[in-house]
Amino acid sequence: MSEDLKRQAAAMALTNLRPGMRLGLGTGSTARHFVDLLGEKVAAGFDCICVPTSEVTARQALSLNIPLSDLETLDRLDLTVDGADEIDPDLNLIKGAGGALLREKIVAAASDAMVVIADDSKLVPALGPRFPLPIEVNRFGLGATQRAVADVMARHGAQGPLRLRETAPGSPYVTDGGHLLLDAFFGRISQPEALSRDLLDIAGVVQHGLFLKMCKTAYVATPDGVRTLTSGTN
Ligand SMILES: O=C(CO)[C@H](O)[C@H](O)COP(=O)(O)O
Repeated sequence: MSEDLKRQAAAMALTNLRPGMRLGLGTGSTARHFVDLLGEKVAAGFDCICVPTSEVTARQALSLNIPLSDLETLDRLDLTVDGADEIDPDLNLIKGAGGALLREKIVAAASDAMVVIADDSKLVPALGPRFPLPIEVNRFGLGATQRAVADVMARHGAQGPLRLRETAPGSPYVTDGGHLLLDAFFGRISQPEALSRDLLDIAGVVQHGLFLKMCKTAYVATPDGVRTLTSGTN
């Protein structure tokens, strides 16, 4: 059921595509459906050039003969299509459960528009209650960075723990950029902009998974059909 909803949201995002577009390709199980569907269009002759947000997405796109490029060759992208872990009514997002938040944010920031695709389990009244906030950090000085992040969490009234993401006990998850991820359980995040600034002020923090004012349109699949949400109108 859920895979079916994700695919419906992904299919809706195809309506944004025009020949010759420069596209950012997101990461995760919902974005994977979009890349599959784009692959079918490319096989049928659709012209586009794409920048993937992870090595996993790059491999999938290459297997489907989707033409790939990078942000050295292309100065801007027309559109990025990506998933999200939480979506608030203003279409602010938490992203990064799939570990690709840094490249996802770089690609989204280089795009004229960001469209998010998701099933309705991702809708929240305010960011924070369901998913921890992923924070990508440099390996060097991990202890100091963790203490500084814990201080910021305390100042922002975090209700849960701070954990180093691991693939197995004792084996940290390593991002495509060679960094580590901290998962910070906040509960409801009441001041996302201030939290974003406070986290980016920490020297060891590379980036975090708050995507604020970046997404203008979200296609959210429900059992009753796909809803189109637009920022500023929900
Ligand atoms: O941010 C992400 C990866 O870093 C994903 O977009 C997010 O985790 C949603 O994934 P899924 O579609 O599998 O629920």
